[in-house]
Amino acid sequence: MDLFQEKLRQYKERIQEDISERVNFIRSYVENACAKGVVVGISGGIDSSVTAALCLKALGKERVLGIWMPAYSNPVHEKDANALAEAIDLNLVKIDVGPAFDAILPEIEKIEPLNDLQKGNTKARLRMTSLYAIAGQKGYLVADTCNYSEIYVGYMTKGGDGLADFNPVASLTKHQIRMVAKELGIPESIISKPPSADLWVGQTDEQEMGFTYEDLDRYLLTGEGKPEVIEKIEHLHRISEHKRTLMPGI
Ligand SMILES: Nc1ncnc2c1ncn2[C@@H]1O[C@H](COP(=O)(O)OP(=O)(O)OC[C@H]2O[C@@H]([n+]3cccc(C(=O)O)c3)[C@H](O)[C@@H]2O)[C@@H](O)[C@H]1O
Ligand SMILES: Nc1ncnc2c1ncn2[C@@H]1O[C@H](COP(=O)(O)OP(=O)(O)OP(=O)(O)O)[C@@H](O)[C@H]1O
Ligand SMILES: [Mg+2]
Repeated sequence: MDLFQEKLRQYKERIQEDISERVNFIRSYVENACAKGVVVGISGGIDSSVTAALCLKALGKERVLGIWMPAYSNPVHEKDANALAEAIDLNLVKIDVGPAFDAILPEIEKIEPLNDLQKGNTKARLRMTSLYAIAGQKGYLVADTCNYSEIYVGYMTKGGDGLADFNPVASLTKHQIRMVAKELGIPESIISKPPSADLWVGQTDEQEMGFTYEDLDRYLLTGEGKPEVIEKIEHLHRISEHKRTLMPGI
């Protein structure tokens, strides 16, 4: 028997209970923080879709705000962000962070030019800046959308999508996120789309990481995998430890 498939089957058996636990977590965290609601960056991808759908279940439509923040993004993602809003009845606002990026880039590049990754990380941090401005204005918390697979290998921008106030999907692998997405009525176009940070044209997670989510999640759920793949995963895990801990100080 394939142990990975068996682990996913076992998760499927308790998926409703798991969703309820996540919904309760959101509700009690937001209440204990005396926050009025939550704000979520909506990318048209699956992680933010699932996060927003869980927040809606926990808090209701009037206390969840989704923000679509393009910065010269692929238009397919805007279509999916709108399809999501329609499907789960989410209040969605567009904030174009492209002009802010255009304004700050030449200032930063007075020192030296940025490569595609550094430009993409800057866009991710402009999104974080916008979400915190809105959270401050409305008395909301910022919801994080990073899943367990990404967190394990540090596949997020430090101070960008890696910075928020609470995370209702932190323990779910990408495969489990897909299963939850089906339960929550997320549009199929979002579930089946190749995961992408959309930090530059043509970027996909699997190409950049150098292994597939199947490899990564199999390893995370069962410990199985080719030695060279496991070494790559563990290498990324080691060098990204600083993204999962509070900054050191003395
Ligand atoms: N040991 C250490 N202790 C403390 N801090 C350390 C450090 N090593 C680096 N740093 C700091 O961390 C910085 C590097 O981290 P960071 O700026 O995040 O940059 P980096 O890890 O190089 O890039 C972010 C990665 O996440 C991916 N990403 C980003 C956003 C969204 C998604 C997605 O899935 O949607 C994926 C992106 O494609 C890229 O592969 C360094 O410039 C340095 O300031
Ligand atoms: N254009 C965008 N507008 C708003 N938020 C964004 C945008 N791009 C990225 N984000 C935020 O950054 C997070 C990280 O992106 P990531 O690609 O890991 O997740 P995703 O797009 O939801 O899922 P997928 O892995 O399917 O691409 C998103 O979940 C979202 O909260
Ligand atoms: Mg994405």
